[in-house]
Amino acid sequence: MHNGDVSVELARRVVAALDTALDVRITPAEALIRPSTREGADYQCNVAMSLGKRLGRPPREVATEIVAALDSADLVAQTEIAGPGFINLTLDRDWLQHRATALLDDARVGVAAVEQPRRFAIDYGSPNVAKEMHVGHLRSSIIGDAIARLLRFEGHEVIAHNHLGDWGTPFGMLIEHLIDEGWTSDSEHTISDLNGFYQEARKKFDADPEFADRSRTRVVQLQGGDARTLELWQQLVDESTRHFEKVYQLLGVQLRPEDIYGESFYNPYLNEVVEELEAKGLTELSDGAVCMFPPGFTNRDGDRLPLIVRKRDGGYGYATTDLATARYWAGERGATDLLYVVGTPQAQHFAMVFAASRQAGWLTEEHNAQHVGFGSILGSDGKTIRTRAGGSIKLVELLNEAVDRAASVVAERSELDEQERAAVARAVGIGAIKYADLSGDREKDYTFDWNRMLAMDGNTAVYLQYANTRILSILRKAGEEPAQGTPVLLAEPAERALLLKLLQLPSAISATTESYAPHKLCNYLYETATAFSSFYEKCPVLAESTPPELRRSRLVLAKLTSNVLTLGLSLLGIDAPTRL
Ligand SMILES: NC(=[NH2+])NCCC[C@H](N)C(=O)O
Repeated sequence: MHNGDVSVELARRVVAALDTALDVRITPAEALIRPSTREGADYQCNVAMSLGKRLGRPPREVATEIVAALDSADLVAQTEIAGPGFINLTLDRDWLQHRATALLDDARVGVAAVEQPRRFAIDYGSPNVAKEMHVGHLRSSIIGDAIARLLRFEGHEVIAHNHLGDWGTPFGMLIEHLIDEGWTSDSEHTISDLNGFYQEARKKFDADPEFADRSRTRVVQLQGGDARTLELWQQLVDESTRHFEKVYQLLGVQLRPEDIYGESFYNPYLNEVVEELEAKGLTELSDGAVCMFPPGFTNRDGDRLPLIVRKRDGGYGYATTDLATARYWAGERGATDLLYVVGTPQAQHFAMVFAASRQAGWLTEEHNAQHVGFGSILGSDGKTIRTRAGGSIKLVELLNEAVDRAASVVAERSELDEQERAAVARAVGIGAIKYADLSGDREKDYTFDWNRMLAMDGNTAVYLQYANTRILSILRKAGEEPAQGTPVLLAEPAERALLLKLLQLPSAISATTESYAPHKLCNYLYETATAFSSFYEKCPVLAESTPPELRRSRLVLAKLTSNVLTLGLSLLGIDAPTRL
């Protein structure tokens, strides 16, 4: 099977031509192969411009030599040099037709697995115990889950770790409040409102010095490993975890309880972390705190910024724990790639943690550490989305509302029975929330808008889901599934345009994972669905007047489109129902 898509193949040929004709070595990416915007051409190669500059020669001349040396008669039918030195490439129709036929039996729809799999450790989800998840955690779960699915599909090893906020000073007051509420380590209780519970504890802590004292003692007991304290703490963790599980399940996010590596998990490592940094001479005392000053981080006045590794009171904070995560995942678990899917406000924190971990030698040149940041979700007032009461919106309520709204959208159009409709409403409602989150540049804020995310046309999940069910219904009406080996015939430009789009799935996926940017796959899927819609308008499939071999060929294109849409949506974590 061909590895990658047409542009990859073309790039390979250009690389070879440059090597033989001009004695120049470039990477396939540097060949700058792009889909063409020119009528008649399928792709263009833009390498001659940059190369001309590099070699001090007219780009058109370079282009002419590349074309002369190009060994591509099997897949390129026509080349043309245009403008300052663009090389326009028209693919061979037979070659395209054979590719389409071959694609039909390929469950991966042309996407080859990577040759050198890496080991990714991805931190995502990461809510806090005894608090409701907020929309930041929603975004982290959705984006992290899509990235994990995509990387796994590419053949990488992916370890998800959920950095649960389950440790630190607030647990003193939370446990004391638990005791006041009559909890014992073996009683069965539930907290119906996590935020309420947290706020009550906080209120008492601020108002009642005796309670505050007890809380502080309790923190010391927790950190000292007192058995009864740990049992109560565990109850809080379990209670919250059950709540988070519910959200993950509703969302269809693949985080499991065994993926939890909360802050407490790193507690046993924190001493070693600090000792090692001290032994390596990387720390300084500043105001009684042990700090690192990774190079390149200063405030506006030019003062160096500290990364506090041990507080003045001897305690450890958020930064120490994250240093421990880098050391643990790279060192003990052999991860080559460390991704942290966390909101952009924490960008500096992660940049400093990575720099410090490189100084410590925990991260080396072999390691790729990335903060995969994201913006916030805004309400119609342009502010971070909140409920009317001012607290964060309850996620479970939001998700249930999405399903309810989807149910009414679906009810308008559907011939499904009640039970099917419920499943479809879930796929459409949850899909809408996820797709709205994934389809924009993740670093930007976006406005939460029910009408837009549930619109039947436009770049939405339901548009793609509906396009797919429409194709499946054409296939059902045809009464035949396209058989393996069915010849594909490209008669109309719309057929060719659709097939070219379908063949671009591999590069859409690699562009997406290269920059951890799910919106690139979303855009690709949307373009694919619109290419199908133009095709379907211009190329009748089931009409009497369509000759049988053309009908069969068009059914193959339809089936391939459905395969691309279904696979693409599943890689985003979105279900594609077979009927709507
Ligand atoms: N390794 C990390 N720091 N992961 C992100 C943790 C997010 C943190 N629990 C929060 O709610 O903001």
